[in-house]
Formats: sequence, structure tokens, C-alpha cells
Amino acid sequence: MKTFDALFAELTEKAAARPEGSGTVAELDAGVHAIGKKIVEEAAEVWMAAEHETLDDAALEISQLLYHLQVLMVAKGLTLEDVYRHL
Ligand SMILES: N=c1c2ncn([C@@H]3O[C@H](COP(=O)(O)OP(=O)(O)OP(=O)(O)O)[C@@H](O)[C@H]3O)c2ncn1[C@@H]1O[C@H](COP(=O)(O)O)[C@@H](O)[C@H]1O
Repeated sequence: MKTFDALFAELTEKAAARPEGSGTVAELDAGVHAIGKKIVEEAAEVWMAAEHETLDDAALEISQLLYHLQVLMVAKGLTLEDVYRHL
């Protein structure tokens, strides 16, 4: 099972290697504005799933929100430590 830290390492590696067909690379190329819109969309889907759908639906939406937050971190050059020190 993939952890938050393992996903971040994978996305950081993809950003550097830029493999063909990577959705992460495409999202990074779309820019911070587009990534931010995706985060807002996914956050709303988390809210709706938590109120109206199953626990597993909510977990899926939360995983997608975490993914897009990580893409934004990579886009901005933020590390896990930059975020963790505020927790
Ligand atoms: N965990 C994720 C992940 N979560 C969400 N997403 C993306 O976020 C989108 C969320 O989609 P929605 O359900 O909102 O669907 P949608 O609005 O129709 O999606 P789009 O129109 O935006 O494509 C998915 O289509 C994926 O593109 C993810 N894309 C990739 N990952 C993981 O990131 C890693 C790198 O992926 P690649 O860069 O694609 O190789 C891999 O381990 C993947 O499993």
C-alpha cells in the first residue's frame, strides 16, 4: 500500500524524469492556477462524498485531494518537511 511520503517521492521523481503519458507531468505543465482549480474541485468532492456517499467513496476522494495537493507542492518546490514543520 502506498503512503503519503512514498507518493510524494514518486511525484518528485516523475517531475524530474518527465516520463511519457504521466498525468502528473501534464498537470505540472498546466501550471499552478490549473492545479489550484483541481484542488478546489477535489475538496468539494470530498465534502459531498463525506455527507452523501459511502466511507469508501469519501476515502477515494480524499486520496485524490491529497494527490493534487502534492502536485501543487512539487510545482512550488515545497518539500514534505516544509509542510510537516507546521503540523
Ligand atoms: N494518486 C493519483 C491520483 N489521484 C488522482 N489523480 C488524477 O486526478 C484525477 C481525478 O479525477 P476525477 O475523478 O476528479 O476525474 P476527472 O475530473 O474526470 O479527471 P480529469 O478530467 O481531471 O482527468 C484522475 O483522473 C487522475 O488524473 C491521480 N493521478 C495519479 N495518481 C498517482 O500518482 C502517481 C503518478 O501518476 P502519473 O503521473 O499519472 O504516472 C501514480 O502512483 C498514480 O497512481
